[in-house]
Amino acid sequence: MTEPHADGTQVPSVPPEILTLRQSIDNIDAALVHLLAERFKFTRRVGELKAQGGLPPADPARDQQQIDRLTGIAEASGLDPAFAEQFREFIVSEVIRHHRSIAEAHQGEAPVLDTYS
Ligand SMILES: O=C(O)C(=O)C[C@]1(C(=O)O)C=C[C@@H](O)C=C1
Repeated sequence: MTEPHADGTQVPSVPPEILTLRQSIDNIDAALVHLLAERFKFTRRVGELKAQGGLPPADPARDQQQIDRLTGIAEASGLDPAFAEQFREFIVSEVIRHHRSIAEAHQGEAPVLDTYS
């Protein structure tokens, strides 16, 4: 079976199994967006606490912990570890950009003392 393509040519019809697979792909994409939205809510708070405490936006030691941990998880789960690291880096660089703008907004304020430490 064929069906018309956007350019007017005929292309083979999409097999029903691909349509079913796309439903699961859509569910996973939705979950990823929800998970990222939650992650950015937490990192926004981290950015505020860092700005209040005078801490720098990036933490290379924490980055290295994440890389080591996620490399192991990627290897164990069959995901290309280089892709896992690109994905982490893509997200964390956006977080650092947010942290920088939060820090700019806090500039000039005295650091908040942490009475529990
Ligand atoms: O854990 C921190 O210190 C954060 O600011 C969060 C986070 C992250 O998004 O996971 C972002 C920047 C740092 O370089 C490390 C980790």
